[in-house]
Amino acid sequence: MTQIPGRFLTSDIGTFGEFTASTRWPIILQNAVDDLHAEVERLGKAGGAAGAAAVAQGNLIKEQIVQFRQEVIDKVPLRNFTPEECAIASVPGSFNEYLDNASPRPTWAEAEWLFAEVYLYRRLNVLFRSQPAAHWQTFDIFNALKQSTFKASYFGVTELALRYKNLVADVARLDKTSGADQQLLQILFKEFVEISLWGNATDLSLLTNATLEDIKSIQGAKAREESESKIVVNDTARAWETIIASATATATGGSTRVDFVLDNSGFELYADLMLAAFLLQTKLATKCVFHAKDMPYMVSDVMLKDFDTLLQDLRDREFFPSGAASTPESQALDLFADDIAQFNKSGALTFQADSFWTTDLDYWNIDAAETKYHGAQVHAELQKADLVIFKGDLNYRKLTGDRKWARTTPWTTAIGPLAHNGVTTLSLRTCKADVQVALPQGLDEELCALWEKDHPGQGSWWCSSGKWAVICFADSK
Ligand SMILES: O=P(O)(O)OC[C@H]1O[C@](O)(CO)[C@@H](O)[C@@H]1O
Ligand SMILES: [Mg+2]
Ligand SMILES: [Mn+2]
Repeated sequence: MTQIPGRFLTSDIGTFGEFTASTRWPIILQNAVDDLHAEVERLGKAGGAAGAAAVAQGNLIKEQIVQFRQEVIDKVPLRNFTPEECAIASVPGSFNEYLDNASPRPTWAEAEWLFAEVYLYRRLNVLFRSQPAAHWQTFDIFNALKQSTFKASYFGVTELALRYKNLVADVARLDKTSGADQQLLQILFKEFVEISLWGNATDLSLLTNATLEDIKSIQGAKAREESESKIVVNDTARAWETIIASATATATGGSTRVDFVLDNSGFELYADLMLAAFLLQTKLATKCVFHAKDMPYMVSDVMLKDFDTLLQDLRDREFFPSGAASTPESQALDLFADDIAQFNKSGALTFQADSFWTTDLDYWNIDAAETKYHGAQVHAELQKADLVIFKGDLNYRKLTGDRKWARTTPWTTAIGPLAHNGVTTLSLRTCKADVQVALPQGLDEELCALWEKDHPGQGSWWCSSGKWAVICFADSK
């Protein structure tokens, strides 16, 4: 039995986790203060009695965030949530349980990175939930940033929408039971997986006006090869086998369900919806379930309201300046929004949130054995899916327990119970933290040496740079 290593600590000298805790968290909290200041100013101008109360409470929250930020900088011990905080902000008991069992009590300078980061967002949320004004109860302090970032990805959003409009008619006609069409569907599957993986506008590997012929062509293959070079572990083909096996078995009825454990809102959510739309239009899947967060989390992670906001943004000619309704861009944006809204209305695409996703528990707790904080419920829900796609770096860190595994550790070792408890998983991860597993022998040394050249003393941060990605599959049915 492999010895299970400890988790990365914020005191691990020279790691990206240490840098995140000492440098990035104070910046994130300062940005929150600045955005809250702007919101309080806006409320003040709006006036009215409710506005005055909200303004006063907003200023109080601002003070509290400034104070909290100072605690992080002063590296004080992480305190328990008070009974009042737990009651008023529905704080899961797992946080205090962890803190009561940790010895010595962690400080911001010396804590498990994963716990401290998740705890930070929970502390921030408690400050808003503790104010009586309805405005602060449901306020997403990161909404302004989510929206400005999405607005800035206009080019990528319209590129993809035009491509969807170009392809959807041809793609929907493909026959998933015919050998020739399956080959094309597999190419498209890889394309949409890669767009979802990178979750940003710059890595679109195919041009807008590519036809199915173009995609099959050498040019399409060449474009794909280029974008694949940065994916250092790639199990896409194994995920495809799972999908096509289920889809052809259900050709005469039955269902194929693909779940997404989401990461960031905005363009990444848009790209995830593109992948889901591809699966549903081709009937490779009959149902997609999107799992969102129940509170503002990790700055950009998806909450249920972010889905509604995204559909509004796609149809809002002010937000995305695509001109009159008759322009190709406007028509493409409206078509995609309509298709997604229709899938949602018909129940083919559903959204749900669960408190488990924002607890400190890692995903070794997605198992029947975890009966206190919804691990067992989430496990039972995900078992209904033929494939569960986990998006992004934080999900990867929770899948692997954010532990100091050797970087060649097999994926099925690093994900513990999920390797054999009946959930089939695919992790699409852009590498943004120290934890890294499943690499072939020698590759880590090669990439460390490469990264070291331009980043002296930080060679191992190649896997915190966001420049490389891994796609890891585990079939545990
Ligand atoms: O949005 P993603 O891909 O989950 O990345 C979030 C990552 O950013 C960090 O906050 C810093 O790298 C990590 O703690 C976290 O895993
Ligand atoms: Mg991400
Ligand atoms: Mn995220």
